[in-house]
Order: sequence, then structure tokens, then C-alpha cells
Amino acid sequence: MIEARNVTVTYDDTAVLKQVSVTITPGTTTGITGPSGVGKTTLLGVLAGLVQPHTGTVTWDAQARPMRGSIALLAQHPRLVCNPRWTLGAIVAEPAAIRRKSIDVEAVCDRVGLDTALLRRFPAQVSDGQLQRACLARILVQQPLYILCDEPTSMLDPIATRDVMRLLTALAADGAGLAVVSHDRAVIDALAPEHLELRAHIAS
Ligand SMILES: Nc1ncnc2c1ncn2[C@@H]1O[C@H](COP(=O)(O)OP(=O)(O)OP(=O)(O)O)[C@@H](O)[C@H]1O
Repeated sequence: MIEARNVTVTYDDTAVLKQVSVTITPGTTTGITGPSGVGKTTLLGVLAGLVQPHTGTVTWDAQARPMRGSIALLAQHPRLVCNPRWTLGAIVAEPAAIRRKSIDVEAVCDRVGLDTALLRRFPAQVSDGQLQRACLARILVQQPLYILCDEPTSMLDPIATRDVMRLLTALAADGAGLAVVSHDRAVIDALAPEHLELRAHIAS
């Protein structure tokens, strides 16, 4: 499990997260909600090992660092994190290429509802929702222990939102530990009966 204990993150002398504790457990989904700017994305960064807390501790399966390939981040704006020079096919297949493993691309695309014809295109040639599906397909290929999702449905229509929520639920049922950030309480309530509500506080 990922355990964050009494984590404080400060930017420019302003405390964004203050004494926050949360545990991400394999096979369960933990919702993280709260108003804009309260520190939800920052907390995901801490859980991913990308943001160093100023005080407090984070451990990954009792280790001081996450195991390589054990965490996948589903970004709020996939366009900002996907390499624009890579086709969707390369983006999806990279985790398998690193491990020199073969994958059933059709099965993976089918599971996330991505038309395989889009795999030849570059990120600039597909919609946000299609790119989001490619990122989900990449996560299926990676098979991480933990999936950290930042507003996973914010760019999707209601049908795509339902599909993504079903997929995330299935991934947790398969044993992944999920953290899902959303400002939408309906999404959090549907995915994660257990949730952490971050509240704005007076900076000090
Ligand atoms: N690298 C940084 N340097 C300085 N301030 C930052 C940095 N990253 C985030 N912040 C600030 O920290 C606060 C929390 O940002 P964060 O993105 O974690 O909030 P959030 O709850 O995810 O917001 P939203 O719901 O709008 O996406 C914001 O006030 C933001 O301006």
C-alpha cells in the first residue's frame, strides 16, 4: 500500500497540504475531493513520488521509493503529458516495449473502447476523449500496482464517463490500488465510498 502520513507541502511559504494522511490500498478505490486549488493534484504528485513533502512521510509497500513501473498516473490533461511525436500506438505499447513483452493490442483497445484505426495517429490528430482512452489502454498494458487518476472524467461525455468509471472499478476489482481525484462528488460517490475531503485552510 501507499501510506502518506501527516504530509505537508509548501509552495513559496504557503502551505498547500497540511498534515494530510491517506492510504491507498490494493484492490480498493480512494476518492480525493475538495475545492479547486486545495491541493488534490499536489497530493497525487506526493503519492506518485514526484512531489517531495516538506514534512511527513510517504512509503510504497513499506519502501522509501516506489518500485519502477508500479505506479501509473492518468493525467487530467493527457495532451500535456503525451509525447506529441509518438503515435497513439507507440504511447499504448511503450510499457510492453520496455519489458520486451508482446501485447494483444486489439483486446486492450477493445477494453477501453478505442478504435484501433486511431493507433496510427498522433495526439494532435485525435480528440481529448480518444487520447484519454489511449492513456487508459497504456495503463492496461503497464499493469501497475497503483493507478492515480486526476479528474479522469472531466473531459468526457456521459457515456464515456460511464465507460471509464466501469473500467476503473474493474481495475480495482482486479487488484489495483486506485486514487481518484475529482471535484465531482457523484463520480467520487460512485467509485469510492471511502474518500478524503481536502478543505481549504488559512495558509501559514
Ligand atoms: N509548482 C508550484 N509552485 C507554486 N504553487 C503551486 C505549484 N503547484 C501548485 N501550486 C499551487 O498549489 C495550490 C494547489 O494546487 P493543485 O493543483 O494541487 O490544486 P487542485 O486541488 O488539484 O486544483 P484544481 O481542482 O483546480 O485542479 C494552488 O494554489 C496552486 O496554485
